[in-house]
Amino acid sequence: MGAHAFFLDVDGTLIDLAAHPDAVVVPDDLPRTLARLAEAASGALALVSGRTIERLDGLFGVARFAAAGSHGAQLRHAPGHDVEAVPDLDPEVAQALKRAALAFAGVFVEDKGPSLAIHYRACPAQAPHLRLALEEVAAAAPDLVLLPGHFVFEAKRAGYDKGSAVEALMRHPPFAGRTPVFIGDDVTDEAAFRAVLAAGGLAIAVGAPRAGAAAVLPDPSDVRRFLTHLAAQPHQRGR
Ligand SMILES: O=P(O)(O)OC[C@H]1O[C@H](O[C@H]2O[C@H](CO)[C@@H](O)[C@H](O)[C@H]2O)[C@H](O)[C@@H](O)[C@@H]1O
Repeated sequence: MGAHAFFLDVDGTLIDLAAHPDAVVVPDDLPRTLARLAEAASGALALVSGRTIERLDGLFGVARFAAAGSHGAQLRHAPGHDVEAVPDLDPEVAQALKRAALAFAGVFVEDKGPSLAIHYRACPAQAPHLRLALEEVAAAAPDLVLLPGHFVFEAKRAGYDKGSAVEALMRHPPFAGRTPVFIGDDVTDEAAFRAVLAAGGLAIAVGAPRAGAAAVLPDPSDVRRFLTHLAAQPHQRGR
């Protein structure tokens, strides 16, 4: 393996899914494995998540890794650097989405500033009705996009996603010039799959095959084992 840049989705890829966003468990040795791999890749490792960078820092250690948060709305090019972010959703649009969502018993809304995650894990049968209600709000807000995920609709502005986040990170050191590898499990990761493929890289799906993915790892524990193995390879540094 030559000089690679690693872009890693979080929920359902690095960590197991849980009943609630606050109930996830980060295995003790995972931050250390990621730090080792980042070191072996001369810092070219980023977490690329729908979560905010603040939440990622809470899970993995403050400012420990480069990161893209809130589906590309936030970017941190290197550990310790400032976070660049697009503006929050228009407050009236956010309010209208929350009103529409909370009309459904069991739905809860995670307000991430530039995006909202509207979770329906507790009431999956409501998904089609919830979707219609959210689409009605989105129809009156031309800048708004609804992304489906694991028992969630993510509402965000158009113009950025995990693909644009990977492209932006790849423009600067230590990522620039390396071969990008993205590992992800969800439909929201497919934009990043396209970005790494366009840059001559490799996409790896988790759980099930996805468009553009060259390989599938069965679940997050296999991803963690794979990353541990990579971190132990001496020749990642490359340049
Ligand atoms: O891009 P990711 O790192 O995969 O983040 C996607 C969303 O993850 C979180 O929600 C999902 O995981 C929860 C915990 O396992 C689960 O309860 C929920 O049903 C999933 O949708 C997070 O809360 C969202 O903000 C992220 O966008």
